[in-house]
Amino acid sequence: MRLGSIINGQERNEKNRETLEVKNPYNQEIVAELALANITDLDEAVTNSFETFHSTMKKMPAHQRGDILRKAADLLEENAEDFAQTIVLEAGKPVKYSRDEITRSVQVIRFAAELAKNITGEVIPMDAAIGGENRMGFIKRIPLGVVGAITPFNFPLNLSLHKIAPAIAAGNTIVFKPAEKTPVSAYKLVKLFQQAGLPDGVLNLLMGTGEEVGSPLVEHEKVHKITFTGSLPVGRKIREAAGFKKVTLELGSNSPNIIFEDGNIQRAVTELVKGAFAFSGQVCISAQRIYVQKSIYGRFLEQFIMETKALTIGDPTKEETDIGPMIKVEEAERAKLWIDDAVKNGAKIEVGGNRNGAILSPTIMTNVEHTMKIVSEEVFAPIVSVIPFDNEDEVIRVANDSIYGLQAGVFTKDIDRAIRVADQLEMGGVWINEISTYRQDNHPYGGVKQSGIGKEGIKYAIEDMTEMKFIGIKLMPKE
Ligand SMILES: NC(=O)c1ccc[n+]([C@@H]2O[C@H](COP(=O)([O-])OP(=O)(O)OC[C@H]3O[C@@H](n4cnc5c(N)ncnc54)[C@H](O)[C@@H]3O)[C@@H](O)[C@H]2O)c1
Ligand SMILES: O=C[C@H](O)CS(=O)(=O)O
Repeated sequence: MRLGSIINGQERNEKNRETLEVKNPYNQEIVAELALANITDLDEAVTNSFETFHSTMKKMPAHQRGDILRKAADLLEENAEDFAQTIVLEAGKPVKYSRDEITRSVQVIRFAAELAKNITGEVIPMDAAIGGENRMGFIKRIPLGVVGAITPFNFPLNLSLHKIAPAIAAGNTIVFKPAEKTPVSAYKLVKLFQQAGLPDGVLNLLMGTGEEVGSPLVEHEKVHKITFTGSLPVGRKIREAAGFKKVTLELGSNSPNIIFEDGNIQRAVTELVKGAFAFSGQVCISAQRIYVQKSIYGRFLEQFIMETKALTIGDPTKEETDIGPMIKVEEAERAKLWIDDAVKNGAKIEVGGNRNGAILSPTIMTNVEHTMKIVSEEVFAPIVSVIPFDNEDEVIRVANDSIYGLQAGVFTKDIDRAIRVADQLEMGGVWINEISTYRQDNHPYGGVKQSGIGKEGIKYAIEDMTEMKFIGIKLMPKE
């Protein structure tokens, strides 16, 4: 399969283009060959999106945008299994998790379809100001223009849709630069939107690397907003290069989960096994740090180890597989080095710690220090640290001891304590009696500190993808 960029409805995959192979992370088989975009394609894609915004999208009524989105959701639902298998092959994501991603993606488009028809403004009480009598003022929300969407490999469909669907709902055009590691689902998605009736040029696709295509997209003067999901180092570069453009950054984290002695231990264990190891920990809100109150630490750890040992490791195409490969062998090697480094400094491997090619076995670490990389940096691998704590004040302090702040989980039956702790955690979101890794696609989602800027969650992405326009009227007296 040879895939090219799609600009104004036309695919660019001529034979003389530079190419990049997309390999199955599990068996290294070639999944696709990418015909890469160059700087001329980038400029043409942005210019075409800019023109399409003015010629087409600005005039498209909300009901039509809603209908296209609704059709796209139906098409995705009809083709769910094909998309799931695509993600298994390009990302190595176990098939049950790939299917979950498609189910969520369909919902994301449906949320956007509903919201497309409900983008409302506000009436301002103009007479609240002295001299404001006989004036009327209201706010309309208007689209921005061209949105540059840059996405990561780990949820190649759902996180792309968290940008594309609200952008269409709001009436923008999009230049979409998916992760070069997982571009096949992105290609199929753009084709699906064509089939759903989205006019050419509204969603242009650029196949290429971050350096060659992502970076010039961020700098292009006809792009009005960059919405990026990915790593902190790239997020930093984008923030610096974006100039006056609006920017949404959804970055990494080392999410904490806090289990108080009165929490439901069994539920916490079962959910945290999933939350720490699903997709080999390559989830931005993966449970990386688990703080357990000392009185229940031994019981929690024993149960956690037992359920982790029961995970099935191997071929991501198999229904029973829980843990497949990481995205690249180099990533598994990097994670293993971080484990070795922690062990050298006194940490203990309770279970796991073995690498076989791109597969790293689910690893539980204890005796860790906050200075170790497996605790303080985003590990983005199936590695979790279980850390005892004495009391509420201490655990809030250590949980907040991070450059990140995306989501946290707190387990307790004491509602007063739950709210007290939630209030003090420096996070974009806190779940009570739920793990940090749980995300519902309609709640505001996005980090504080170096986990990011801005929020997604369709409604909130639409807010960030529209501009307020104030219109005032001076009412004239009857002549
Ligand atoms: N907060 C969230 O919602 C969220 C969700 C998923 C993933 N993530 C984060 O994403 C990271 C993993 O994904 P990844 O490895 O694909 O991330 P990455 O930062 O390496 O790449 C993400 C995208 O950025 C592009 N890119 C790379 N360099 C660029 C540059 N200089 N300019 C513009 N674009 C550039 C890449 O080609 C890719 O499309 C983790 O850090 C994870 O926490 C965050
Ligand atoms: O990887 C981070 C993602 O935001 C997780 S999810 O797709 O939103 O659940």
